[in-house]
Amino acid sequence: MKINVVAQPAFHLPLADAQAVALVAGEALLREVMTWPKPGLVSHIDNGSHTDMDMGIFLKSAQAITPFFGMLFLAGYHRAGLPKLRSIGLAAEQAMLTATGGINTHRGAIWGLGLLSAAIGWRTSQRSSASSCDIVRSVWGHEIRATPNNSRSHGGQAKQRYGAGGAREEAQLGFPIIRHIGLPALRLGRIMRPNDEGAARVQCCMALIAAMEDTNLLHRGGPEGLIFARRLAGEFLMSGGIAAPDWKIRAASIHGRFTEKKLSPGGAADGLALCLFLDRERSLTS
Ligand SMILES: CC(C)(COP(=O)(O)OP(=O)(O)OC[C@H]1O[C@@H](n2cnc3c(N)ncnc32)[C@H](O)[C@@H]1O)[C@@H](O)C(=O)NCCC(=O)NCCS
Ligand SMILES: Nc1ncnc2c1ncn2[C@@H]1O[C@H](COP(=O)(O)OP(=O)(O)OP(=O)(O)O)[C@@H](O)[C@H]1O
Repeated sequence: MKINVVAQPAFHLPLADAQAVALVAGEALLREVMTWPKPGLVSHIDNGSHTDMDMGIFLKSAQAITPFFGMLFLAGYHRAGLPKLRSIGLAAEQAMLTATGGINTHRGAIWGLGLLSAAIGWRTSQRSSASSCDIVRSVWGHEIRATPNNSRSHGGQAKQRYGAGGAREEAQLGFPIIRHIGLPALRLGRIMRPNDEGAARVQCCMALIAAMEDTNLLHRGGPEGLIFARRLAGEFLMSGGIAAPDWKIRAASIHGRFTEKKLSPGGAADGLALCLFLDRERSLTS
C-alpha cells in the first residue's frame, strides 16, 4: 500500500523551544547549588547537614535530569494529562538515582520544574498568555489533588503526621509561595545589592524558609525543627536581610546552626531553583 505522506497530519515537535526550556531549568539547578550560605544545604563551599551528598553529586544529577525538562515541555505542548507527566517524571527520578548511586538529590526539583516546563509547552501550543504557575493550577491541579498521598515518602509521612501540604499542595495551588514570596525576594535582593547575584539568591532562600511548610524540615526536625528554621530565617530578613553590612556573617552563622541540628530545608532549595527558572520564563515563550 502506498502512503500519501503529504495527506498525513503533521506531528509538530517544537524541539528548539524544548531545548531552551531544558537548558534554563538545568541552569537554575546549577545556580541553586552554587549559592552560599544556604542554611543546612549543599553548595560548592560545603555539604551543610548532609553526609551522603556533595556538589559533585548535584552536578551529575542536574546533568542527568536536564533532558527530561525538554520532554516534559513536549508532553505539555501535546496537552498530556498528569499520568503521562508522571511517567516522564518517574523516568527522570530514575535517571537521578542512577547518576547519584541512589541518593535523592532533586526529587522536589524534578516535580516543580517538570510541571512548569510542561506548562510552558501547553502555553506555547494553546497560544495562551497565562503564567506557567496558573496553567499548572488550572490544567493539572485537579489531577494533582486526586493523587493519593504516598505514605512511604518522607513528605507523605509529614502530611500524615502533621497535615503539611508540601510540594504537591504548592503545585496544585499554582506555586503561591514561589510566586508571591520567593520571586519578589529574589528581585528585591537584586535592588538591595545590584552587583551581587549570589546575595539575592540567599535573600530568596531565606524568604522561602521563613514562609514554607517544608516537609524536609518536618521530617528531620519535627514541628520544633520547622519553627526553629522559620524563626531564624525570619529574624535574618527582619534585621535587613542582605542589605545589612554583616549579612554574610549572619547567614553563615544560621547555616552553622541548621547544620548542628542536621536540619535541611530542601523544599526552599527547590523553591530557589523554581524562582530562578520563573525569573527567565518570559524569555522562553509566551
Ligand atoms: C510530589 C512529589 C514531590 C513527591 O512528594 P512527597 O512529599 O510524597 O515526597 P518526598 O518527600 O520524596 O519529596 C518532597 C520534595 O518536595 C520538596 N518540598 C518539601 N516541602 C515543600 C513545600 N512546602 N513546597 C514545595 N516543595 C517542598 C522537598 O525538597 C522534597 O524533595 C513527587 O516526587 C512525585 O509525586 N513524583 C511522582 C512523579 C510525578 O508525578 N511527576 C509529575 C511531573 S514531573
Ligand atoms: N542544595 C541542596 N542541598 C540539599 N538538599 C537539596 C538541595 N537542593 C535541593 N534539595 C532537596 O532536598 C532533598 C534532599 O533532602 P533530604 O536528604 O533531607 O531528603 P530525603 O532523601 O527525603 O531524606 P534523608 O536524606 O533525611 O533520608 C532533595 O529531594 C532535594 O529536592
